[in-house]
Amino acid sequence: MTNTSRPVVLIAEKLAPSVLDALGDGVEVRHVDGTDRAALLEAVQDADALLVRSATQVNAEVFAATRKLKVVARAGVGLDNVEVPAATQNGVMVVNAPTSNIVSAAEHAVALLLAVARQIPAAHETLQNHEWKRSKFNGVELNGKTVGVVGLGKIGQLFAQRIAAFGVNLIAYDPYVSAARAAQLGIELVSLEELLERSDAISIHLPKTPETKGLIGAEQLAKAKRGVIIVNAARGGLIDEEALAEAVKEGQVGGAGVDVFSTEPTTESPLFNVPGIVVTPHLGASTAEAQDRAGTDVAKSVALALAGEFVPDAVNVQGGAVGEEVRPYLPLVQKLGTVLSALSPKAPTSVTVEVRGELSNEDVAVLPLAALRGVFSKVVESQVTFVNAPQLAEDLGVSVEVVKETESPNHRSLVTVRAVAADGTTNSVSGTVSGIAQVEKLVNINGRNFDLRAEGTVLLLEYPDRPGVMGTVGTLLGEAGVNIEAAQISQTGDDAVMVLRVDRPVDTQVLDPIGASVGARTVRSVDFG
Ligand SMILES: NC(=O)C1=CN([C@@H]2O[C@H](COP(=O)(O)OP(=O)(O)OC[C@H]3O[C@@H](n4cnc5c(N)ncnc54)[C@H](O)[C@@H]3O)[C@@H](O)[C@H]2O)C=CC1
Ligand SMILES: O=C(O)C(=O)COP(=O)(O)O
Repeated sequence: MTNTSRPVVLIAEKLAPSVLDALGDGVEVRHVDGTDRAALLEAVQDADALLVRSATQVNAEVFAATRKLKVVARAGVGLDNVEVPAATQNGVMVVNAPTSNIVSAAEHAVALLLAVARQIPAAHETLQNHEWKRSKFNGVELNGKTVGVVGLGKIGQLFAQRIAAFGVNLIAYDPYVSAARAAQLGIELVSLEELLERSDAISIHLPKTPETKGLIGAEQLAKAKRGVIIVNAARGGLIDEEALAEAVKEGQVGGAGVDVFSTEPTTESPLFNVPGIVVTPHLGASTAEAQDRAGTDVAKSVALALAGEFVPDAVNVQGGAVGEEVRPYLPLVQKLGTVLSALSPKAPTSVTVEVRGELSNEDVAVLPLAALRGVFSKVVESQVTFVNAPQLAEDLGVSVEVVKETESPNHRSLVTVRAVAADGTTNSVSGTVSGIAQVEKLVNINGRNFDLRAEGTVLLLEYPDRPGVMGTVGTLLGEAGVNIEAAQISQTGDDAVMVLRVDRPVDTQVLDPIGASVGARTVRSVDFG
C-alpha cells in the first residue's frame, strides 16, 4: 500500500543502489526517465525531491510543472544541466555532490591521455581483427614533456598530482587561482596563450559556463604546439568539436581524448572515427566508488532539505556553512519570525536579528534567512525557503540586518527578531535554546518577559487587566474542546498580555468571540506546527 503522506523522491537517472538505502523508508521513491520530457514533466508534479545526473535538463519548464518540489539533487559535480536561477526563483534548493566523483574524473583524464599517447584503443582493435601491426603504432613518452591544465580546480589539481608522477613539467591556466596556491602544487600559472604555445599535452577541467563555452576553437588550436595531445573529460562544448577533428586530421593536434560532447547522448560526432581521437561516452564519473559516494551524499542532502534543515552542499543558499552551535537556533529563529507575522501580518520594511551572548561569537549569517521564513509565512502564498527568502525580501523591499552583542545578562545566548512596519510600529520577539534538551523558548514579546516552550499552538491576548479574565478564557476554550497546556500573564499598570500554549490550533470563529468577551484589544494565534 502506498503511504501518500511520505515525501516523494523522484529519481530521473540511473543512480547507485546505495542511494535507496541512504534515503531509507521515510520517503516514497519513484522512477522516471529524465530524458523523456513528457514523462518527466508529469512525474515531477508530485515530487518533493528530484534526483538527476547530467542527462536530465532541469529548467524553468520543469519548475513550472512542479507543485511541491523542495530540492533538486545532482548526483555529481557539473550543474550546467540545472537552471539554478529558475530553481532559486521557485524556492527550490539545488544541491550537488561536489567531491563525489572528482578522483574518478581525474583518473579518467589520465587514462584518456595515456590511451591517446600510446594509441591503445586502435592497437586493441587491430588484434580484435586478428592483425599484428606493431610498426603501425609508435607512441610518445610523457616523461620530460610539458602538460598544461586548463582549470586548476578540484579535478584539475587531482589530475596534475597524478600526472606529475610521469615526470612532466606542469603549467596551468586558471585566472581564479592564486599563483601562490599553484606554486604550492609545483605548477606554474600562465596565460591561456602561453599554455597553448608550451604544452605537449593539455587537459581541460573547466565547468561549462557562458565564459568557458567555446574557449578552445580553431584559433586557439592553431596557436598550440604542433602535435599536442588534448584531453577533455570536463564538458562538451568547451572545445569546438569540428575544429578539433580538423586539427587532428591535419596533424596540428597529435591526438585527442574526449569523454564529453556538446550534445549528449549522441551517436554522431565529428570526433568519431578520426584516427588519433579516443572517445568515451561520458564515463568520467562512472565508477562504483564515485557513484556510491554521489548517491549517499545527495541522499543525505535530500533528507536534510526535506526536513527543512540547512544543507551544507546547497549551491543556491546564502549564509555559508552552519556551525553546530548555530544549527539549533535555525528553527527557533524561524518561530520568532512566525510570532512577528502573527502580530503584524503585513510585510515589514525592516527586519533586525539581534544575537546576544555566546552565539554572537559564531557565524550567524544564516539566521536572518530563518527569521524571514517565519516573517513571510503569512505574507506570500508560495513556499518561503532558505533559498528564496533573500530574493523575497528584496522584491518586497524589506531591509535585513544582523546585530551582535556579546553581553546577555539572563541567557547564555539570546536572539531577538525585530520588525518595523510601514507605519513605524515595531514588534520584537526574543527566544533562546535552553539546556541539554535544547528546548526552544519564547522569553520576551514586545518587552514583556515570558518563559514558554515555542511549540504547538500559542495564543496571545492583549486586554485591560482585571480579575477573572483567565477564568473566562479558560472556560470558553474548554467549551470549545481546547486544552491549555501552559499559561502566563504579564501585567503593566492596567494592561495585560496573556500567552497560552494550547493542545490544538484554534480558528478565528472560536478565538474572536473569546477575545470579545474579555474586551481584548488583540487576539492572535501562532501555529508553530
Ligand atoms: N566527465 C565527467 O564525468 C565529469 C566531468 N566533470 C566536469 O569537471 C568540471 C570541473 O569540476 P571541478 O574541478 O570539481 O570544479 P571546480 O569548481 O573545483 O574547478 C573548476 C576550476 O575552473 C576554473 N575556471 C572557471 N572559469 C574559468 C575560466 N573562464 N578560465 C579558466 N579557469 C576557469 C575555476 O577557477 C576552478 O578552479 C565540472 O564542472 C564538470 O563539468 C566533473 C565530474 C565528472
Ligand atoms: O559530475 C559531473 O559533472 C559529471 O560530468 C558526471 O556526470 P554523470 O553523473 O556521470 O552523468
